[in-house]
Amino acid sequence: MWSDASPRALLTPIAPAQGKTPNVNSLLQIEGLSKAFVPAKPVFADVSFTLTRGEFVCIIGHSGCGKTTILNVLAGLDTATTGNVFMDGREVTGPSLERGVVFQSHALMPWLTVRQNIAFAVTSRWPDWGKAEVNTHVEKFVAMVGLSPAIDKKPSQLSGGMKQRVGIARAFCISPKLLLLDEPFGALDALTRGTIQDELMSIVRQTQQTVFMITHDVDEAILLADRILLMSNGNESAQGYTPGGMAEVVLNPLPRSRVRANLHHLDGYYELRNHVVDFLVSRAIAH
Ligand SMILES: Nc1ncnc2c1ncn2[C@@H]1O[C@H](COP(=O)(O)OP(=O)(O)OP(=O)(O)O)[C@@H](O)[C@H]1O
Repeated sequence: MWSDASPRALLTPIAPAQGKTPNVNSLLQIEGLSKAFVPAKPVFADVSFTLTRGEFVCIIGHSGCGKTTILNVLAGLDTATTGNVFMDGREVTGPSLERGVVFQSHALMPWLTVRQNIAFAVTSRWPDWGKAEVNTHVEKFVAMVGLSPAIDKKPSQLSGGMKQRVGIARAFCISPKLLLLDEPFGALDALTRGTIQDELMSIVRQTQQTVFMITHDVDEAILLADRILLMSNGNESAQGYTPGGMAEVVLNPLPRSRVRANLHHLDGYYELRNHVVDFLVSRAIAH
């Protein structure tokens, strides 16, 4: 049906991916990733997937399966125990302004205004730009997320939704090749969440941005993602420990022009939703 990969054999021993040839057709290539905070008990193992330029990919899985750990490795903020990440054919070995990250907590500098928070990112990316050029760029991205009236306010004067919008503008304004979103709307009420989802979708369509996003919300994934990665949790059983991993990759068959309001009227929506929910309810534990 939608899967482009059958469930992986999660007990397969993980070989280091050294010497593998990067695939030049994909923006990001992840090969044989595992992470063990406790030796011999990797949280996940044998995680491999690719991100194509302009693709929006969501990853879903129960708490603790390792989604944030994977995102941190892609961002270059953490290292994998085994495996490799290539971006544009070059191995990711540390953080870079080529990858913008939006965290669940907005991570803004509280002593700076919205304008100054975003200008900080712009001047890090383009240190040669003059003040006026930086300011024009900042104002463009603040307008894009609908925050122009609050541009000279500090984070303490903003609502949670407004702070997340600043985080999104800050990540987009450096024109990253890849945007990494760690449950950016998790703490927002349903109405604000819906509005910002719409804004994000419209910016992504305008900029053709490649996005990797963690979410716990099945409808959010169906609305935003071209593909949904389903992750299983590691499992301790009588037979021993089985690490979690990439259990299934689901292609979203709904038209890309979908909008939140009519999602449930689209052919295939309930089938897709039931498939993902069924995974989370009954198949999300590695075995
Ligand atoms: N620095 C660390 N040291 C030790 N264990 C860690 C560390 N970071 C994460 N873990 C463990 O690794 C596992 C995966 O954590 P991670 O945050 O990646 O999961 P997650 O799928 O993003 O969870 P959630 O959905 O709750 O955010 C968890 O069991 C967590 O306790």
